[in-house]
Amino acid sequence: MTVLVADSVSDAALDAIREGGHDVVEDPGLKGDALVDALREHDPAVLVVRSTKVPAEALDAAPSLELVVRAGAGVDTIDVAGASTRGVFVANCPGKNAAAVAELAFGLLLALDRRIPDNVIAARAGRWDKKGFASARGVRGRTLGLLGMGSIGREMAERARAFGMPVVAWSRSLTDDDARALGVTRADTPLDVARQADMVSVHVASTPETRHLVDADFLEAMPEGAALVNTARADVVDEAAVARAVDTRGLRYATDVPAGEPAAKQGDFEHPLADAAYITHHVGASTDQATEAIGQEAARVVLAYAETGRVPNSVNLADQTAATHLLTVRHLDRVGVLAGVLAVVREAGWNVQEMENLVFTGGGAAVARVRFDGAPSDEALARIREVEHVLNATVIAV
Ligand SMILES: NC(=O)c1ccc[n+]([C@@H]2O[C@H](COP(=O)([O-])OP(=O)(O)OC[C@H]3O[C@@H](n4cnc5c(N)ncnc54)[C@H](O)[C@@H]3O)[C@@H](O)[C@H]2O)c1
Ligand SMILES: O=C(O)[C@H](O)COP(=O)(O)O
Repeated sequence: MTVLVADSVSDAALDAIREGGHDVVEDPGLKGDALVDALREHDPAVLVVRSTKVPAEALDAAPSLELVVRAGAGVDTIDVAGASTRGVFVANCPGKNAAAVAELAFGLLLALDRRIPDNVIAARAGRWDKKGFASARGVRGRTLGLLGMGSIGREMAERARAFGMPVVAWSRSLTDDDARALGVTRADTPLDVARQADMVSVHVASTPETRHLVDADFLEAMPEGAALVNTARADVVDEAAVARAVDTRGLRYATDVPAGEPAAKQGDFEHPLADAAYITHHVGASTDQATEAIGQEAARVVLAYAETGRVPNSVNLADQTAATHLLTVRHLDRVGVLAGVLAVVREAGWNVQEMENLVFTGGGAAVARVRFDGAPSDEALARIREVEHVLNATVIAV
């Protein structure tokens, strides 16, 4: 299998994939047209990326492409819907960089409270200002608000405990039991978080539903002088509203994912909040520990797919198909039996949603399970039972 790796992943990951007998083409600088050209040239079965964008055009460039692995968490950079329509799997490495991101997010919260970057900048500029930097609110006893209690949100809650910060959290699927187990107070809405928290950290995925989750109303509901940290994605926060809240309500803001983040790893950077906010360079996941963990998981996904055809961490396989019925066919393990069964399935108008065939050890028999949607009929079932080498067939509703 050819595996094109278009971003920096750990050497150990590349070695593991090579040791699995696969050809690895590594070119960490591939972006835009260069990525499309490389996909066309190498026609890989697997593409491994970090934040590099994978649009429909890239998916179309490699006819043999079967799997895109996001060596990270967020898949908003990949045309997942486009991959689905092309029958291409997309998988990520959930949770493997969560501790690293939480470490940065907490660093930014503390930096906002104590103005650490400004302290440093002043000292570097030859200015001593103990008087100017001598006031800070402190974080112990202050309420931390969390939006999103996935892997990173949970890591944040753990760290908040160590800093003596009560946590109020909103997450779309957070239950009271989950909240109790995590030692956080569950909020019904994001606005409830805004109202109760002194500092808020954002950890939801970027989706159409989470766009501008932090908007003018949210910022208005936060107390004066509150702090906000965004290590999720730029579009989750309305940056124009943030700029106004910085001016009018003393909001303190830090982001690792500024709007207009350059695709290139180095180059010029301009941002309207560059002076008023603390902006880091999308490095939340960039610790050695996270890089190792992500690399290991990305390699595991590639190798598992190559060896089993199954995709760990797939983000575009239907959790639940439209199947309404399960057809179970016990049959002798002979050539052509399944073709005979499927011919009847097709004529009956049953749409196959899931299918597997398991062979019994030593017995020469097998069992096929076909989940389908369509109206089952006794007549079709009777015809399946008559297919040569079929031992038995049943249909149940699922
Ligand atoms: N700055 C960085 O370097 C960095 C690193 C890793 C992840 N991230 C970002 O952080 C995000 C969270 O990472 P994670 O590891 O916690 O992921 P996760 O999948 O464990 O958690 C995602 C969270 O987003 C919420 N969510 C997803 N879709 C939603 C929707 N439609 N409406 C409301 N909530 C929704 C989930 O409920 C969950 O709380 C990633 O999606 C990524 O964008 C950034
Ligand atoms: O979603 C993620 O995992 C992060 O945004 C990390 O991005 P990176 O792989 O470019 O560091």
